[in-house]
Amino acid sequence: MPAPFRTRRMVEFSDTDMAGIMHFSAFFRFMESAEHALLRSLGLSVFGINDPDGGDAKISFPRVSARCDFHSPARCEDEVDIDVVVQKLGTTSVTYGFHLSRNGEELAVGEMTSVCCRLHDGAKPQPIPIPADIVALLRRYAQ
Ligand SMILES: CC(C)(COP(=O)(O)OP(=O)(O)OC[C@H]1O[C@@H](n2cnc3c(N)ncnc32)[C@H](O)[C@@H]1OP(=O)(O)O)[C@@H](O)C(=O)NCCC(=O)NCCSC(=O)c1cc(O)c2ccccc2c1O
Repeated sequence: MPAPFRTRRMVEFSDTDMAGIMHFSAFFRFMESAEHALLRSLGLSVFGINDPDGGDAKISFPRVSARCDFHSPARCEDEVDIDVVVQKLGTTSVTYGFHLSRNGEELAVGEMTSVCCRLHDGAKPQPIPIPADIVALLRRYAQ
């Protein structure tokens, strides 16, 4: 099984709440930035993937689902390891799995699903099959 993509991020003061622990919304930001780092590591960008059919439209990956289970609190200046895997590659969708830990201790487990869409100005995104070259890259982290 391929190793997950791993990145690390420190918990900032602004990530915490009045109880001194990382706020639940910050876990979603950590997962999102880890996904973006995975995409960059594959030579992809969150901005402006060109339409494989040509034309001016851009390809984007809006999220249709995001969830997280919180197992142990993180605190300001903790270093959090974020492991990302591709849990499912569908026709138009990709589901990432996230495991957040501190020195090997599990903090949270999450999941996000994005859908490959063609964007037209002002119109609802149109789901399209994930381009084959992007599928091939994402398979490196497929479980
Ligand atoms: C995105 C939509 C246009 C999809 O339209 P629709 O729902 O009609 O599509 P389908 O029913 O055909 O489903 C497509 C595909 O998704 C799977 N799926 C659908 N719902 C779920 C679910 N709840 N959980 C898991 N999977 C689901 C379904 O099985 C299909 O998969 P296949 O692989 O079988 O094809 C429409 O839903 C829409 O417009 N939704 C609103 C999107 C939105 O506003 N999201 C919130 C903001 S997006 C965002 O925050 C964001 C963050 C980033 O970090 C980005 C990074 C890079 C690019 C973009 C980003 C971004 O937009």
